[in-house]
Amino acid sequence: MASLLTNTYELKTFVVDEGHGVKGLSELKIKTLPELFIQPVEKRLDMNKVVPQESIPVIDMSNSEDPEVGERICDAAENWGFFQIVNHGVPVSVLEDVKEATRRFFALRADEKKKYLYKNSPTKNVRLVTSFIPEVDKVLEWKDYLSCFYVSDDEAMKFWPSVCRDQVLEYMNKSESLIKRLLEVLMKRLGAPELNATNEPILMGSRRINLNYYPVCPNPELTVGVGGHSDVSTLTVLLQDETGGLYVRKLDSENWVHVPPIKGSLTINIGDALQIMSNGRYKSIEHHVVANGHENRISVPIFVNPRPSDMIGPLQEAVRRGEKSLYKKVLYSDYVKHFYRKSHNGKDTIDFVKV
Ligand SMILES: COc1cc(/C=C/C(=O)SCCNC(=O)CCNC(=O)[C@H](O)C(C)(C)COP(=O)(O)OP(=O)(O)OC[C@H]2O[C@@H](n3cnc4c(N)ncnc43)[C@H](O)[C@@H]2OP(=O)(O)O)ccc1O
Ligand SMILES: O=C(O)CCC(=O)C(=O)O
Ligand SMILES: [Fe+2]
Repeated sequence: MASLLTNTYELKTFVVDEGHGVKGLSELKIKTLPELFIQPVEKRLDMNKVVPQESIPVIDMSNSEDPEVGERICDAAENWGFFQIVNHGVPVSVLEDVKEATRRFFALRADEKKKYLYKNSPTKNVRLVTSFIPEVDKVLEWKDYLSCFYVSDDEAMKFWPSVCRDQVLEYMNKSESLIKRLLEVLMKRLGAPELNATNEPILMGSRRINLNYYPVCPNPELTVGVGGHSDVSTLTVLLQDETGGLYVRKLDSENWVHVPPIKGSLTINIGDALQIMSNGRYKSIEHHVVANGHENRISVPIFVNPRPSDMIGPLQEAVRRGEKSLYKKVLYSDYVKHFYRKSHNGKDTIDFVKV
């Protein structure tokens, strides 16, 4: 074990290439964080910049047709880019089942999980990863994740891990009407057609679901669970467990706000694709997950995206009345590839398409 912890090559092989992940490292009960995970100070969350008295909006969706609820959603998307929803219609049992399924997947032995590493997986739509992009990240993040790009039920039945597949699909299916409702409301404020055969595929034509696992970390203050980043999705539906640790940057400020776990809630955030389509009206906000010294944490984001083959740019309705386009048009798959070519670095992905 001594050489594993001091030899970066051996450590990377164990964590990244053999399916142990940071979870395997955490289970060795190491007392000190290896250098490979020590983030430069500027990449860690500065706890002095956290404002404990503030919180992102919490919106009750029990009466989702109420125009007032629609206003609150759009206001939150403009002013925070992040909000929590309760009474959203996705059954609590579905949320509990997918959390349990996530724990089941990560509880598999390394030689089982290893089958889902990119180099071994029979499909590139399913991949088990540590950190964000270990080939690119100079310092690794303290997180393992299984990423599944949804193509069809048949493909999922064939290739997604059987210990979690059914629960993950159920969570995706049961979230669909919620996603449509949120997009309808957001389109309405832009003056765009609510949802039709033309805009629905561009807004929600593809979905990726990640199962995130953040194991207990020996020196959590020296590293990150996920570094500051914004999502490249249209919007993200995030399920987190009861541990906490997600922080959101306040709009146009250096300060951060914690997203406290609320039982049965889901967190919604606007992604870069919708910031671009709304010409900057809806905000894709930087967020960050800290590592935890006492508890393992899981979260399950559904990234709701355009199709890879879609050209995205500011919607006509968003630039009517002579407003200048802030973003160039881009093929969505080029935008995502740009995101996956570099480590997390705040909100810099969108610079790729700024006019
Ligand atoms: C914060 O931590 C995160 C966040 C995330 C994700 C956040 C999001 O917002 S995800 C929304 C992403 N949208 C999509 O995934 C759209 C669907 N994707 C695709 O259609 C394709 O993957 C593609 C982007 C069009 C690329 O397809 P293709 O050209 O056929 O080749 P690939 O082999 O699939 O990938 C090319 C390139 O990207 C890298 N990559 C792709 N997917 C992932 C992934 N899930 N994780 C890491 N890296 C990925 C891949 O390595 C390739 O790199 P090359 O340099 O070899 O070209 C996710 C994870 C977090 O920690
Ligand atoms: O774990 C979380 O709470 C957020 C994860 C996240 O931001 C992501 O996977 O993009
Ligand atoms: Fe994110």
